[in-house]
Amino acid sequence: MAAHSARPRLTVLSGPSGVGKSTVVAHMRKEHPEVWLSVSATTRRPRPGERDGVHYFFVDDGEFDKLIANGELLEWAEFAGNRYGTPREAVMDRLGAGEPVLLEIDLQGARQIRESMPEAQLVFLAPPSWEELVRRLTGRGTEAPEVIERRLEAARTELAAESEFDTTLVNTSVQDVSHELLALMRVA
Ligand SMILES: Nc1nc2c(ncn2[C@@H]2O[C@H](COP(=O)(O)OP(=O)(O)O)[C@@H](O)[C@H]2O)c(=O)[nH]1
Ligand SMILES: Nc1ncnc2c1ncn2[C@@H]1O[C@H](COP(=O)(O)OP(=O)(O)O)[C@@H](O)[C@H]1O
Repeated sequence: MAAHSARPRLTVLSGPSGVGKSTVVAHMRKEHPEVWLSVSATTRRPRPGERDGVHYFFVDDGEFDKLIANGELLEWAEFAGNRYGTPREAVMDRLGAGEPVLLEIDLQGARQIRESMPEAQLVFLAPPSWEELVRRLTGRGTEAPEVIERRLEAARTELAAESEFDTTLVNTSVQDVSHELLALMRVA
């Protein structure tokens, strides 16, 4: 098989809220800006510092309904009271051009991608321990206590689904995990 066709085309990174997905991806893209990350649409409100079109496309409920109705989302899910979805066209364009594509999405989204694109590789980012996950999510300071509770509830379900993924990476060191992810994507 040629090296090019051996390259995994689509990589999905999932893991509980607060495990460090965004941190790992940001670190990785600093070293390898050519790794293309899909920008999702969400009905969640922007956090301070988050920019529309960069971190997410921030939309209202009506706009999200339209994206679903028009078939514009490759997958979508409701997570902790908000909806999130992957815009289909941009992903398909990149894959069509043979470029590595990364999706950072939740468990429900990962399951949908497994169904619709079985050739995708699913990577689970796990915390070193439950206590450390709680520490990171709380320490980030971006969510109210009741929102943190909802996210920890979802985290229990997500951690229980680890075996559905092709690979698990434990996020002890951001640098190590970032390099492992790059290797899985055959970028470095
Ligand atoms: N299914 C799906 N999940 C998404 C998408 N975009 C983000 N998510 C997931 O939604 C969850 C909440 O994201 P967010 O509110 O940004 O919180 P954070 O990941 O804890 O910083 C995380 O598990 C994300 O990976 C998407 O397009 N589809
Ligand atoms: N390997 C790590 N060690 C210690 N803290 C980390 C590590 N990775 C991420 N963090 C911290 O954990 C918190 C949650 O990380 P974040 O990337 O926002 O998680 P996610 O995107 O999975 O919700 C942040 O405050 C981040 O700085």
